[in-house]
Amino acid sequence: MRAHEAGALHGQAGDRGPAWLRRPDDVDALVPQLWARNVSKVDGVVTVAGESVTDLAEEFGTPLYVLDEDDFRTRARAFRDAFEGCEVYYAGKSFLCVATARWVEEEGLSLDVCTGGELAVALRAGFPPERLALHGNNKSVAELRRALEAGVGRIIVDSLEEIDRLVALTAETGREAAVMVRVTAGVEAHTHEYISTSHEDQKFGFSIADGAAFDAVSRIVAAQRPDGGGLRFLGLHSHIGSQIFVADGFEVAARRVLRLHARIIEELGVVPPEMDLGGGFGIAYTTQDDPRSPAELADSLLGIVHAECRALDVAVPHLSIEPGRAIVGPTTFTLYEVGTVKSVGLDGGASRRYVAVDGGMSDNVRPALYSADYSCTLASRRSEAPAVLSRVVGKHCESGDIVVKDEYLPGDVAAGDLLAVPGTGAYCRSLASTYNHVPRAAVVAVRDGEARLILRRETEDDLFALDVG
Ligand SMILES: Cc1ncc(COP(=O)(O)O)c(C=O)c1O
Ligand SMILES: N[C@@H](CCCC[NH3+])C(=O)O
Repeated sequence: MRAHEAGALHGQAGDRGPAWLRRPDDVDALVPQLWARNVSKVDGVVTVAGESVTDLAEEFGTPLYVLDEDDFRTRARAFRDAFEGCEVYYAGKSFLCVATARWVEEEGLSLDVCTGGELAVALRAGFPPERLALHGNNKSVAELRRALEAGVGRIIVDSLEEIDRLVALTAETGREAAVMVRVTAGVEAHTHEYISTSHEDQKFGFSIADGAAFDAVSRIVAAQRPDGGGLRFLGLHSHIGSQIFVADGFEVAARRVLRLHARIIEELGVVPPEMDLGGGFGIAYTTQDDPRSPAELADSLLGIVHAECRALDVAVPHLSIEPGRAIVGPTTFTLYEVGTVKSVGLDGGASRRYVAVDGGMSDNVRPALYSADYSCTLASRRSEAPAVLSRVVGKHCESGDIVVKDEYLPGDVAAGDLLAVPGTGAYCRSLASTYNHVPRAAVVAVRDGEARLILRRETEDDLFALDVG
């Protein structure tokens, strides 16, 4: 992620805006790498899999998350095929509902859930429990009990308390718990601090450097019962962060995790059969982002692991990965209706054009939370008007309620126009709030010319249902 400071304002002579913006004379075109595969413009109108956004807005209202189902399935399959022989867990935190859980199942992937709520959605979708992994840095006894009773395939242990809870629960229920141990490799991932998860000073996992990871594994191995039951140690788990483009963080982490893996074999006399390298693969939000394909990622990750296993003289464990954003992120765009357009005078005679839409930080908090950059396009008509550098903002009572910080839009954009923001499939609906009592937006999946509601829009009655005062 890049935190850009855009100095380019409407009215400043010769200013072409930040480097990631399209040329102002090219403003009508879609930049293919930012959009789902079945999205195009027909006479200026954005269409997805044969459905126009004008029809979608009329039928489902705005703001609306529009998901290209075929693109989701294709990306899921691409990971499955590229990582053949490994397990691919879709990270449900990026976006999970019954429909997406079913697509993941049908495409042959497994599923990572990180709370009792996500587990409940997966079970409701009929997802095979043995293909579920339960994450979380503070799993409650109730969440662990439910996972054991449902027959969840693996639990990724994140604290000593959790080990004790599992020892007690397995004894009480007579069920076995297959566990991995989440470790922190001490890697500074090249991403925003808040979505970096493997440096030393943060809440996830057990540190390799200070010995906590080895101690946690020792405790689990000591708790294994020769007759089965109790805890069964599957291996180590490492996840270094999210929206990462460069391989060096994965490389350093894989080396450190594999060294610990080798130490476990040598000192504890057990061969962990598996290893999970987590997710975190970056996607394109602007033209400056240059993501790797699943095949390139597989090449580099598997190459690192195989080389390191050779060097350590250990067998390659059965590997798994957990991509979320890279599967669902690019499949979705958010459709908004413009409500107001305002030109604000700035020092030096320049002005900034604010285009306000009918959603904002309640449907995409990522710009406010991580200074995340997005792009957008006029979606409902063609325009020949000269482009104007614009800031797209939401309707919330916060000045940080920015949807797209800088984008060229036709100068005649006005109330009633539709705007589409691509790349909103991951961590937008899943992080959505009802701030200012704005009901959460609907998600519609489009496939072969048919639009299907997969999450309905929240209503005022839904909001009132909680207010028991
Ligand atoms: C343990 C774990 N696995 C997988 C993911 C998915 O990450 P991403 O959506 O960036 O692929 C996350 C989120 O960062 C995570 O914490
Ligand atoms: N919510 C973050 C990703 C968090 C990943 C989960 N550990 C984002 O939007 O980028």
